[in-house]
Amino acid sequence: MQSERTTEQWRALDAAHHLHPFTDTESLNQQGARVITKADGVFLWDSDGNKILDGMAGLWCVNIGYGRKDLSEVARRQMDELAYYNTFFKTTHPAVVELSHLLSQVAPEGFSHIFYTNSGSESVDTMIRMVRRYWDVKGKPGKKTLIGRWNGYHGSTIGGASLGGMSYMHEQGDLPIPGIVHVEQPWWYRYGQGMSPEEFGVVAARWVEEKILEVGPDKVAAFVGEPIQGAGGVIIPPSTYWPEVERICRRYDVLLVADEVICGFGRTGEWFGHQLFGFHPDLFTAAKGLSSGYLPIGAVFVGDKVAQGLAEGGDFNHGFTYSGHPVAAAVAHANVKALRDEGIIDRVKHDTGPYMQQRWREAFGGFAHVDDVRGVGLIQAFTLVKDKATHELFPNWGEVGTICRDIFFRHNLIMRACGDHMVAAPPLVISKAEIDQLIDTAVQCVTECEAVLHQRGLV
Ligand SMILES: Cc1ncc(COP(=O)(O)O)c(CNc2cccc(C(=O)O)c2)c1O
Repeated sequence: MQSERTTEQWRALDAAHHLHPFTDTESLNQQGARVITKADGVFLWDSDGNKILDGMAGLWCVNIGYGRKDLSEVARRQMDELAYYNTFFKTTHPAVVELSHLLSQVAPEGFSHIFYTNSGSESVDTMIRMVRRYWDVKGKPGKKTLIGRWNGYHGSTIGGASLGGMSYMHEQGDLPIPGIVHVEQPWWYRYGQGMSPEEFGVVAARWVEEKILEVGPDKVAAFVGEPIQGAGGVIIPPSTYWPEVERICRRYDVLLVADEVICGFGRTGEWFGHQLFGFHPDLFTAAKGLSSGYLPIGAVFVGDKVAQGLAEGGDFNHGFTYSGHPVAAAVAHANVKALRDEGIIDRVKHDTGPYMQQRWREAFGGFAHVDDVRGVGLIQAFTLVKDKATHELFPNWGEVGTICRDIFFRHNLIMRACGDHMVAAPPLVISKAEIDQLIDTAVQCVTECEAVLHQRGLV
């Protein structure tokens, strides 16, 4: 497939014909896109032959690592056998049946029904329609409003972008749609001053109760949140937050939804992030690690209570041409089976995750402008701050993060700047030696970044 072209030729054609997501096209085309040509394990190679450590597992998704020929072989066989058939009109196929059975086994108790989509965003939109339909069937059609969090991220469809709390997305497309409201995020470093994290966790959870009472419990369908906010910058709530949110949702008969698109399939060391925090959602959404990004597929895990409710309503008029696509389902099955049978998630929980977290804290705890060094499993971050003593952030949020990210880029290490939060989420198969390489390179970059901040008078 890959015709031989020079980097410049790739860039010119890309600039001429390809519109990139979340991109300022003019700005990108002035510098040209980095052309990634191949990948293996935790490494990428670009068209100039640079070897790059992918500290972000693509976009938080390549949990099993790159270059798994067993997955490509599964795709080839399935494509030769049945490249496509739909799951509408009373039909199914072996690949989606086997995947559904496997997922019901790795999911927590009470989740035996899965609905398929093509992405995390489609899973979120599916969930929105499901929770509203559930309350219709239960005779409470007024319960339509969903509550999300500011700085939460739930995708780019109209529903997902509305439920997310990214104002710069709401401004484009007249969002949020009606029936979606937000509460502040449980970001202790920014909002919990004067309180212990545990005290703040309860305070932040009570913001959900205040919103439910403001809207009216008889109008609220669900509260939706990522166990750990990913694209918002790895905001890890205090341990008291989620149990209190669950108590509040049960009190007011509000469905509780976990968006596990990033946290799911081992990222935190548990199969799913809600298990880490000990809460029990009524539904949860998934994508990314479901197939490790090898093919697009998403899912909604529907808890027994909601599944029963939807069933009582007869036809659920929703679905996609590619819902349960046979090749995507077969690859997802092989991926999930390998995550389980190769002990990859267990290793994150008991070995490489604790190792990463110890090294991460040791490495970044001593910098003058790095604070809130945090993480669990193989999702971690720190925040670039103006003054650690007062928790003062930099005035132009994101400016310093971009400086730092670009330094990483030049050192062939991919990490993510979410504002001034610097984030890493490598493939779950990363070795301890590769963790050392990631951290040692990152330390070099942060050292360089602090020097640049001084040179530019930002500190
Ligand atoms: C929690 C969550 N929910 C839904 C989505 C949407 O999934 P799709 O993209 O497959 O529609 C996401 C996606 N998360 C995501 C997607 C793209 C970029 C970044 C970033 O951090 O730069 C994060 C996500 O992180």
